[in-house]
Amino acid sequence: MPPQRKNRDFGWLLIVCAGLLPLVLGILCTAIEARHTVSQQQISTANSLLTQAEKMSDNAWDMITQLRQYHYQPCAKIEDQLQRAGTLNAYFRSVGLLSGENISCSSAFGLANGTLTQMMMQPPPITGKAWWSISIRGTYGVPNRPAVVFVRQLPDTTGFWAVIDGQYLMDFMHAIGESRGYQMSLRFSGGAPITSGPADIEPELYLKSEPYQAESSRYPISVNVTVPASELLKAWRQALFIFLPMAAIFSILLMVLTANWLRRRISWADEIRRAMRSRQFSVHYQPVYSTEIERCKGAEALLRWQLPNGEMIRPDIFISHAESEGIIVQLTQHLLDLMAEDIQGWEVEPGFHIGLNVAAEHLQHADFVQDIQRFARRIKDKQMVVTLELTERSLIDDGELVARKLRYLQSHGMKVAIDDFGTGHCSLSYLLTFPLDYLKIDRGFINAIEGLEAETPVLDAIINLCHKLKLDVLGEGVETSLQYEYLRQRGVVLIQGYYYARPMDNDRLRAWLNEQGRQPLLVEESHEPELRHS
Ligand SMILES: Nc1nc2c(ncn2[C@@H]2O[C@H](COP(=O)(O)O[C@H]3[C@@H](O)[C@H](n4cnc5c(=O)[nH]c(N)nc54)O[C@@H]3COP(=O)(O)O)[C@@H](O)[C@H]2O)c(=O)[nH]1
Repeated sequence: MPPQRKNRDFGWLLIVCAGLLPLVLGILCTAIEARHTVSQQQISTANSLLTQAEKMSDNAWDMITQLRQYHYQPCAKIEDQLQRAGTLNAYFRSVGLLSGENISCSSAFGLANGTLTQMMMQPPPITGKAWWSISIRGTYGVPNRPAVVFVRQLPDTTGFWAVIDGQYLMDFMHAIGESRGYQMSLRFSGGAPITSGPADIEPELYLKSEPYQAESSRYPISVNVTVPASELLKAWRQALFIFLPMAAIFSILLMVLTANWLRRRISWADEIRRAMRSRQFSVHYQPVYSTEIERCKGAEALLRWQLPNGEMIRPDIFISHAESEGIIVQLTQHLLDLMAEDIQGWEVEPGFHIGLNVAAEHLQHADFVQDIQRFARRIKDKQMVVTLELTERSLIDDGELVARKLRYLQSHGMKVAIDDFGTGHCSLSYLLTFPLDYLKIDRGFINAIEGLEAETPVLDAIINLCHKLKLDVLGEGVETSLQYEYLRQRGVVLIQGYYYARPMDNDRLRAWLNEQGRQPLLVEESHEPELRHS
């Protein structure tokens, strides 16, 4: 499958993924949000129920405290007051007095003969405490409705009791949760549950209902609230209803942006291919001056792209697109063809250097050595030295293999230079990995020169490093006589920059080489930064 076709298929997949991303994220986020909302409701319902149960317990214990006024009094005398207390106060089913296990007086039955066990229809719990309460399934008088019994026993085995009707709690539960299908249960001291809601909650596969349990810090009350999956689904639907239109807009926007980005990505590679076919590329050459031989020692080839309408595309832009879209190898092969054609018309002395930039991808490409050798064969009669300039824009993965290729080319008379030294992230590791002949100092360091005597520590350190490593050093972007003089005084013999010559097309270069190229550079004494040689 051709690479372009592969790109397109991958592009459709990318557009679909971009469209699905907001939708999938939205569905996930709304599901999380729905679960959070429902669990907040669950907690708040459980807390309300607990507060209500605590309030009723407060009432019951207050009632028991009030009953102390009837202590040791005959039932016949207090019966009426007990009856009033048990009926006029909210929540109560009955209240009364105890004598040992027996009920000595009751607001419901007066002087009854029954026992506490008979009234509760179960034996009282063995707590060892003087104050206790428990939820029960029913009482002797109302056996089918749950209740809560509160008992206060005195050391002399007498005591007081109050029974709260469970119906109040069930009504409260009904009011706060039954309409939403909540299943609620409440227990005092682990006694019989007082429940509300459906008996069983259907287990759902994807939206499992989690029961929530809360305990009172003041009384032995525990509350359990379970939310049905249908509530979760309802909350999720509501969140989706708000979110989905937004997600759809995002989805469309992202798809359009991705498609646009892909179109531009694909079109850069396509445009470069088309431009190569229709010969829109040409090469400009920037001369390099040698302070040793005092004339032009070589030139760097710089690619130029002019559209049919005359507009120029900046090299840093199309080179980086060619690199990122995997077409830099083809473009450099095209550059080599154009250079070979141009050089046929040059009149240069043997040993003239011709430099070209080589991208990391090309260095690692299987055709690299062959491409350079083919170019060298085509310009063989000019006896030039081909200089390969390595940049750090993209990383070289297999440094050892590239180093072997470079050593091989060096053994055939070619030179290797590291370009823009000091600007990338692996300048120093390049020094160790690759067999270098030259080092080109980036113009950023040259720009920092302020005076002949003023120190430029990083630049000085780079120059010293080159001298120590016995590497030839070239100063790039030299624009002023001051920069030129500074570098010359510190032993930088190769100078490239607007101060000596700007990049020029092939025709201008040929004329330039025959005139200025053979002459020494006339350096202005004043070292004025604005003065230019050409
Ligand atoms: N892989 C390839 N990279 C290439 C090729 N052709 C160019 N390039 C790289 O593109 C970047 C921009 O290049 P360009 O716009 O051509 O700029 C070069 C010079 O014009 C500029 N320069 C030279 N002297 C001066 C100066 O005195 N002042 C100043 N402001 N600019 C100056 O520097 C660029 C040369 O840089 P370098 O290559 O680092 O020597 C640039 O990174 C090119 O490398 C190509 O065919 N292949």
